[in-house]
Amino acid sequence: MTTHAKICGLSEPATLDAAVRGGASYVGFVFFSKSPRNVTGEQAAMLASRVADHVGRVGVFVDPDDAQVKETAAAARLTAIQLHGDESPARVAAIKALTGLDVWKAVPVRTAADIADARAYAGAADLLLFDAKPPKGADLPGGLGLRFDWRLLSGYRAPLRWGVSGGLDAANVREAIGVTATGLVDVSSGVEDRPGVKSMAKIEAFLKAVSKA
Ligand SMILES: O=C(O)c1ccccc1N[C@@H]1O[C@H](COP(=O)(O)O)[C@@H](O)[C@H]1O
Repeated sequence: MTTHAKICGLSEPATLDAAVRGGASYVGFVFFSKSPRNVTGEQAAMLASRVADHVGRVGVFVDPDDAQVKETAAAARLTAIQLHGDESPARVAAIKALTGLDVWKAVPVRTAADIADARAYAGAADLLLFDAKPPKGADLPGGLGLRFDWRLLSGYRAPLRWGVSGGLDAANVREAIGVTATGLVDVSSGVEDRPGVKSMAKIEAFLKAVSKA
């Protein structure tokens, strides 16, 4: 089975190009002002213009309002919206109707119940993205380099497409794929030299590790 990779939090042409060259199926742009990876719609549009059509362009939002998500999606030619806040199934469905795009719902995971509860998004989201639950009081809901217990997803019977994120890097992604049998892995801080600064070498190593898994 092919495992697709998403390289998220891109903000520079050189590292975006490295992700595409290395075979990423998706590139991700973060639209959240508190994030060190935050980009404007204009920056994302410039980056998106470098990407061939077969590579998905995912915009990461945290509880966005209608105007933010609609205007940014159009400006950056997004193909999918990743919702990384407290969006309810109804809000996810409304954003899907508003944009007409694929909508990915990030699900914070600490326990098996977190995974079971995500079934509520069937019929609303197109994909569930399981990520580690951030500690209380964290500034960001994602992009923290934290992983959860992947064994919670072993044998998971999904009601919709799904993927794994949170604390992945070139050294551990093979194990994550082996344990979960996921078809999608998503990384941000694991391919950085420091928060918000992507590394071409780490992106290449990550994508090589995924292709060998
Ligand atoms: O990356 C961010 O700054 C970010 C901000 C707000 C919401 C989500 C964010 N990142 C997403 O978090 C996961 C896991 O990231 P990591 O690999 O553990 O650093 C990933 O989907 C990022 O897109």
